[in-house]
Amino acid sequence: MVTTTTISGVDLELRSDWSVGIGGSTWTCGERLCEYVARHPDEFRCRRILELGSGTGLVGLFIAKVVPEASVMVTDLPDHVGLLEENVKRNGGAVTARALDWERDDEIPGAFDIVVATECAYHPRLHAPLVGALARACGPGVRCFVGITKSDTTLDFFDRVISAGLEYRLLEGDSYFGLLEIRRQVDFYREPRTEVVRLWTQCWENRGEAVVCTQCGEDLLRPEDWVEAAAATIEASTGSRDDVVACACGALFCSEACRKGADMHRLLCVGHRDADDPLVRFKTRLADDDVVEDADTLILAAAWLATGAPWPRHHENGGVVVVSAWVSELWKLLGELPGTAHRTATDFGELLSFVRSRAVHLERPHPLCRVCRDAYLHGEILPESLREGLVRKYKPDPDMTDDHALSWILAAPDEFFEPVRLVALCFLDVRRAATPTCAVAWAPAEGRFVVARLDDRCVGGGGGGGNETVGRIEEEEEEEKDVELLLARARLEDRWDDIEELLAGQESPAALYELSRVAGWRGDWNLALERLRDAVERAPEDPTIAAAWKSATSFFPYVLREDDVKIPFVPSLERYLDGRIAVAKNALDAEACGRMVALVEARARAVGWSTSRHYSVPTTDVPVGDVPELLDWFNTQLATRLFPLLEATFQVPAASLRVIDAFFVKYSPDAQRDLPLHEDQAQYSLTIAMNPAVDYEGGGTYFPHLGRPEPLNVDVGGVIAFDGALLHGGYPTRRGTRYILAVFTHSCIEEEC
Ligand SMILES: O=C(O)CCC(=O)C(=O)O
Ligand SMILES: [Fe+2]
Repeated sequence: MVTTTTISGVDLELRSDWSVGIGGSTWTCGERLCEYVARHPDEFRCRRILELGSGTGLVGLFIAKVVPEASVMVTDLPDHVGLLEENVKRNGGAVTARALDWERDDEIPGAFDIVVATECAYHPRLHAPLVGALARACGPGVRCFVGITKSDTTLDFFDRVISAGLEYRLLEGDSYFGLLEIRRQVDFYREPRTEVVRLWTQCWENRGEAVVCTQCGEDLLRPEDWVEAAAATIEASTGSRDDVVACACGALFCSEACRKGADMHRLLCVGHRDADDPLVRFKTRLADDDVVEDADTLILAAAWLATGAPWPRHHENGGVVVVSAWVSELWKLLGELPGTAHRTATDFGELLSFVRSRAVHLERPHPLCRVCRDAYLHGEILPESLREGLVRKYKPDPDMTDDHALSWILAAPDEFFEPVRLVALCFLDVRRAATPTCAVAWAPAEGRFVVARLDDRCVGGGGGGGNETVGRIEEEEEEEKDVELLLARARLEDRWDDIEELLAGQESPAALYELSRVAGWRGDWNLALERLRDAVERAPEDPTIAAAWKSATSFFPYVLREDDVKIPFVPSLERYLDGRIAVAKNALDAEACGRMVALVEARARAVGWSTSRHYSVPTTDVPVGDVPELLDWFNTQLATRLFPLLEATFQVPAASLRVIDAFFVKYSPDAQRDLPLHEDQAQYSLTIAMNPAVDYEGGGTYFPHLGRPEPLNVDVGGVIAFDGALLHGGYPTRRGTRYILAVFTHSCIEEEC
């Protein structure tokens, strides 16, 4: 059947032929791309254009008509070529037709400046071959225009695009269609335009920008021009330099030997660089003063400065242009940091030069990096209620499934998160090395950054650091009066005060349970327990609440039992960092420790290890309360040894001490090898060595503030007691197996206990 199709006033005569399959007809997506071409003919002028999966040839023929200076090749599977040739004859223009099978043909027939493809990603089975063809055709400088129907194309397509070293941005779209521009990742970053400069330092780094070996510092690439270096690095990390070894986080090593030797890198992989890296030094020092949240803001601000982009400006007082508020905020912040007077110049200078080497100009609304997006999708970062809220609010097409809608929201966040533009999810918090810790957005209307904290786990103390900077988001949701969304946002940003306010007076078990958790995060463990008791009284059958209650009450408070304490325990302590760390050798009986390892291993053989305690990294542990004999032994150790030890270390009465949680942890090179830097959610923490040090190499508890490269470690039965707010990590176990008991405690001396 031959029909005349008119798009933007241009007529095409096309025969469609269903007998050759789905490509034998024209689709709305193609018409959308034609409309784009009609509006932007200059982008196609004098270009060599390749169309993939041309079908009837609609898009290619349209371009040839509207932009006669372009040369066009339309391609499709061999059995479509007859139809294509016929349509080329009907419409004329500088168009050739050829067979191109994405799966069979490894070669792209020629060199092209632009690739177009519409309605080619409608089925997951097409994603891999299509992306393969795009990657082959998308050489340096090439732009691909890909039109898709949103309800057909799943997130898998976007993942494959990114995995192929390509990047996408949404050029335009509506509820049904999306027109994407796809290019090599490097090309996207190569073209800074400064009307909106976006920063993506760490995410960028995760994708392979590095110029020196992470371990020995050897120059892998010449860093004079970082864009070139980045381009070359990406080539290197995709295999063309075979002597270079890439870690999954993007760090590069000059050899396998260096990669294997890089314990410090493993320990702090992703968020971490070397211990003497300016970023780590800067943040570690700030962590001392509990101003890490501000450090994130400062680093981002520095990153902005380092890009050399014009400072954001806004108009005030009837048109007087003032330097953006955030710059003055930055200096104010610097001024407020304890001790900044003497450290500002050096630390900030170091930081700036660090960031300068990595900062990236981006002008496009970029998608979330894959790590962040996966974290969203898997509910790690985005709480269920916020997911639901987003889907409810933004679901573009009522026929879409919720998952599908969420994919789109995450694939093209700028479309949905307006008017606050998402800039980057950052991995800048050294305390939680492997997790994105804040989202940074540029709020154009306000002329300032919005920094939102992302998770509420793995952190003790502090919190709420981003509160004052998230006003805009709050305002918007205030208008909505959607308590669930407000709550979700407050949870996302650690705004515990707000959570308490929003839940105040609610008596449901779920609300009481959440209030209990908030009290715990705040360090008010007694209140936490009280609220948990209220929750469990109302809902004794609720499995989560019951488990929390069981865990919270399974550890004994300190009670002197006569037969426990024949000889009072007086530990001999080695102290570090003004008593914030103490090591006690031989505190517990080695043989008993061995028996506990056997018990736990036996249990693990039956029900497996849990891997969910630390959310930033998979850990391998068993809660002490899950193994009755272990719990019994542990409670005795608490009364006779561990509480007295804490009393001696921190001068707090043993009777005031309570256990928040205790876990048996297993480290080995091929499972959980190490634990990134973090703070515990505890006032006082203990790591207890449960097996002989000769059983393994490496291992130990690493404290960056000690200022030495090696960790502290003890032989079986030894204990390291430390201030839970002190930054620390599990040093990599290189051989064998290391077992420890990790114990989190607090003293209720300040509270009524
Ligand atoms: O492996 C270690 O020594 C540290 C363990 C730790 O910090 C934890 O489990 O919270
Ligand atoms: Fe810890």
